[in-house]
Formats: sequence, structure tokens, C-alpha cells
Amino acid sequence: MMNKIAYLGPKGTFTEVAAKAVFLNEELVPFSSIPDCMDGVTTGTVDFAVVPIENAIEGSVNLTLDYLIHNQKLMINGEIVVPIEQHLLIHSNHFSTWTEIEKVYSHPHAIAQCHQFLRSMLPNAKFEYMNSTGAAADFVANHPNERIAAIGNHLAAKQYNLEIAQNNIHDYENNHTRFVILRNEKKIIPETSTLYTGDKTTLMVTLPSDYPGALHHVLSAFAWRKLNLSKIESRPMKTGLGNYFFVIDVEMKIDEVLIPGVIAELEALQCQVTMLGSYPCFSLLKKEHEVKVKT
Ligand SMILES: O=C(O)C(=O)Cc1ccccc1
Repeated sequence: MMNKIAYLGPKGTFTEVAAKAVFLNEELVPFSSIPDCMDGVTTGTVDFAVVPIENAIEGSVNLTLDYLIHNQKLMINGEIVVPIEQHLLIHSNHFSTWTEIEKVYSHPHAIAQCHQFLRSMLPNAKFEYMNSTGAAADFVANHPNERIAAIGNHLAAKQYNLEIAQNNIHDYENNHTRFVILRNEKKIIPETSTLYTGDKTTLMVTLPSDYPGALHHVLSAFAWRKLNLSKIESRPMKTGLGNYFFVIDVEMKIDEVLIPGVIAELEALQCQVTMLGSYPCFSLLKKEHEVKVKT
């Protein structure tokens, strides 16, 4: 039976690109927000959800991290990295007068990724934040008489019949985003895809209070085992200033020795440790993928 895959929709989002890269023959179902995608998995409406978690330019998608930490019992079952190219999308009515645009619609990360372009080329335009780049493109297509534009990808231009007024308007070249595949239990996603680049394990750690040097001890538990960390992020526990969750990505698959050893050491330090997942990573970045194939 076909799996149902929730993604941050509507059609034409970067999340759809990510979901399609890994779920080739499954049914993709667009949801209009990140929490809706995640709730879809919890309630059993869908089997997996694909949502953005981190952008190379803008940093973490806090909504995803916080929902993962606070509201849900979801496991990370996979990661997909997608290169991000942003374009200024416009209705054909306004194509030749795009510099007169009064409002730019998009996902907050997409607007942030094009900040310098917007400041220099459309300095008077106001921003309207939408749930996704696809939703922004849909809105612009449905308001042909307004002097508005969306920021999104070429698939959104095609999907909503918009023109690309300016292409590649993102400020930095290495703009890519990590998406996570979520499910409420561990289900192995085959690593056979040619996009497979390796494995990661994500741990959520809370430090004991009033323990000087606690974070140093946490990091040394990884360091002396020579475990490579690819990310460490702190998010507020929402219980008051100064209390944080640390979300730590380790560049290896869960094993029987090293990761259980780290967890036991952290627990001995009175940290609380939860494993958010141990999962295969996939990438649509050409260079990384080519290097992997050569080795
Ligand atoms: O809005 C989208 O298309 C998304 O998938 C979220 C997002 C927004 C900006 C950059 C990368 C992903």
C-alpha cells in the first residue's frame, strides 16, 4: 500500500522538492503549516511528514524544532538537503514594471535570504510573511491587479503561471535547507537511494541546573569518543530565562557502544537525554553527492 506523505504545501514549495526526492512512488499530501504536517502524523492521517528544520543562511526553523521538542512524540526518520534558489515571481500584468512592486510575499526565511536584493532593488516594498513560498505564489497569482510579487522557486512559477521577473535573487550562493522526515515510530527508510550521504543521530539534552561547566562536560563526552558533531543548537525550555534544551547532531548511526556510552555518561552528569532519531541523510547538493560517489 502507498504511504501518505505530508509536506509543507501547497504545491511548488521547497518542501515538495525535498519530499519528492526521497518518496518517489508515494502519495504526497500538502498541508498548509508545519504544525499541521506534524499533527497529521500524530493523528495517523499520514504516515510521514516532511518539514524544513534548518537553513544555511537563516539558521534553524524554530517552529519545527520547538514543536518537535515540546508538542510531539515524533522521531526523525531521515534528512534531506536541498539547494535553494529564490526568484522574484510576478503576474504577467506587472512583468515590465516589477520595480514598482509595493509588497513582497513569502516565507520569512525566503525573505531573509533575499534581504540585500530587496534592500537595493525594492527599497520601498513592504513584506508579507506567508506559511510557505508556494502559498505566497498562489496568493500573487490570485491577485493579478495588485502590485505584488512572491519569492519562490521555478516550480512555483510554473505551477501558478507566474513570470520570473528576476532570477537567483538569494544573497548567498551556498543557500541550502535541511528537511526532516518525521514519523511517530522508527521505520527504516531504505538507504539505497543514490542521494544517500551518510547517517546522523540527534539527541536532545537538558543540563542540570547549578552545575558549573555542565556544557563543557557534555561536549567532552562526545569529544573523547571522537564523535563528530555537525550541529548544536539551544532552544529555550519556555520555563524562564536561562533554561535551555540542547539539540545535538552526531555524524554517525546509533551503534552499540559509542552513542549508548555518551548517553550513559550524560545521564551520570544528571542531564536528561532523549534520542530524537538515528537516520539516513539524503542530499540534492551536486558537489557533496559527486564527492560521495567518487570515494
Ligand atoms: O516555503 C517553502 O517553500 C518551504 O518549503 C520552506 C522554505 C522556505 C524558504 C527556504 C527553504 C524552505
